[in-house]
Amino acid sequence: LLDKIKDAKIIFVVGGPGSGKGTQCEKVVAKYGYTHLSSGDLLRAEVASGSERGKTLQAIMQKGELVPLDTVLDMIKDAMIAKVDVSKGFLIDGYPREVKQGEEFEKKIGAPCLLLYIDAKGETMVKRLMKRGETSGRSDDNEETIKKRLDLYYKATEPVIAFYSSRGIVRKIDSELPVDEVFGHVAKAIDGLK
Ligand SMILES: Nc1nc2c(ncn2[C@@H]2O[C@H](COP(=O)(O)OP(=O)(O)OP(=O)(O)O)[C@@H](O)[C@H]2O)c(=O)[nH]1
Ligand SMILES: Nc1ccn([C@@H]2O[C@H](COP(=O)(O)OP(=O)(O)O)[C@@H](O)[C@H]2O)c(=O)n1
Ligand SMILES: [Mg+2]
Repeated sequence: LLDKIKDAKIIFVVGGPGSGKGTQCEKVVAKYGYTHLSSGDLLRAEVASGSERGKTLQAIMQKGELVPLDTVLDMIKDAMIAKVDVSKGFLIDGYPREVKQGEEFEKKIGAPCLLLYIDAKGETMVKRLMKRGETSGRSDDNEETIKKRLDLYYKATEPVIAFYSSRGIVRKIDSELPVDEVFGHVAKAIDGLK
């Protein structure tokens, strides 16, 4: 099974909270048929299941901190295995959050061929998340947790971009533009893959 995953394209989608990763991934699914795996969504599904593990996760996410690395990675791996027969590509959204997450992913699953770096200003991300918070029902879409998620993003996740830049697979996407223009740039990056 892991051999099969190695034949599929793996794309990391990285960007700050509320930068628009999920929005762009949906459009990639519609155009290219890739499988979208949002690490945050997988974690929220576990929380919604009401399991003991979910309760522990909920407390961490509510604080805007990172859950244990193995938890997220196992969830992503299981989800990839479940889809490997029908997938030409995987969008791994919101992962890696720290360099160590990327290193472990590569050890256990495989190497990404592209990292889409969805870039928006801090101010923009906060504004979008406050707006989303009015309807999302996400308990981490509140001012206090948003600030913590943003701080952690700058501290832990931006180094991920530097790490993969040295490999030449990072495409920086300006996410201040209207959604469809942002997608134009995303599509160009994907079309550039052989
Ligand atoms: N104006 C504008 N709004 C956007 C754009 N992309 C996303 N949004 C809005 O910003 C909010 C956050 O977008 P998401 O796609 O959920 O962001 P995300 O990066 O997945 O965020 P997390 O799930 O918190 O990691 C949503 O309410 C979107 O409607 C964009 O390009 N332009
Ligand atoms: N790889 C990941 C992804 C999410 N998470 C946790 O899940 C929360 C929500 O993730 P998300 O990707 O949906 O949202 P943002 O924080 O990017 O807005 C994060 O704040 C973390 O607590 C994690 O610990 N590790
Ligand atoms: Mg998202």
